[in-house]
Amino acid sequence: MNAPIKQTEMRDNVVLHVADVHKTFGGLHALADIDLAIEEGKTHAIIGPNGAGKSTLLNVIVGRLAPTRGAVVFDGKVLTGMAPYQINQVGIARVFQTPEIFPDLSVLQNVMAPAFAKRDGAFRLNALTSFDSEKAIREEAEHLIEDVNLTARKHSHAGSLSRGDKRRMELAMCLIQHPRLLLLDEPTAGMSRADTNATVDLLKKIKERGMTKIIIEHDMHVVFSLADKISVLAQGRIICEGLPDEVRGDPRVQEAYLGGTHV
Ligand SMILES: Nc1ncnc2c1ncn2[C@@H]1O[C@H](COP(=O)(O)OP(=O)(O)OP(=O)(O)O)[C@@H](O)[C@H]1O
Repeated sequence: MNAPIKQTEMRDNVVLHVADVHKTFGGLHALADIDLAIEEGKTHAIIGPNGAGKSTLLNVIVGRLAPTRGAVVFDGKVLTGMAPYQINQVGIARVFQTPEIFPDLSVLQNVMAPAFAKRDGAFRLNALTSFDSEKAIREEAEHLIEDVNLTARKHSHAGSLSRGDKRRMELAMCLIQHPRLLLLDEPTAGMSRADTNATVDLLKKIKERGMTKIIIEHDMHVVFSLADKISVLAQGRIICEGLPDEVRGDPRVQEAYLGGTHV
């Protein structure tokens, strides 16, 4: 059942609408009354305490979960009901909390694979035989691997990387797709402070290139370094939304965190 999109959200610069989305698991309301408008070229952070519904929201956007009610609309297309790979093909890429990689392939092959998938419509293993001849894709993959600081591990099996390195590799796998919207679920989880800072710098660079991003993050240093706008979720509802300074000073946000992480 798709809800009508509110007129107030129908602005030209809005690339993604989440319209009146609800998600229940049995009797649990994981998401309720969610309305979000993500503007082109901006970084929109979604924050909130553990169990607030952040990952559920991201999973609804990328088609891994069907909303109980409501719709997600990207660039005028209704995504609700589409398979995750179809949503990926319309220009949405995502980095999840648990990296999705090919552990037996090298870092370089992992970063090249999504470019083949985009070109050929689906990832086929026989595409691997053409890895060496695909100079342009290889060169771009090598640049991205440098950007995410993994050049020294380029020929290592991806399965042997640390969790933080896998996440940076997965970021490169997303960037090679040139997505219009990049979804990042805790992109710096499991990273050292130095790697976190390097990832923040990289994400700032991507922002300068105009890529729209939704970021879920617990590290407030990362959130306030990157976000243009912040929505705060608590118990499945958006309790506050605005510019970083507005959200930082909102007593409802402090209350939601119950003295845990201060924003
Ligand atoms: N597949 C599922 N089945 C049943 N309940 C679920 C399922 N997925 C999530 N939930 C519940 O929905 C609520 C929201 O979970 P979600 O993982 O979206 O929160 P979150 O804000 O991402 O939390 P965290 O910051 O800890 O990752 C929680 O109460 C969680 O237990």
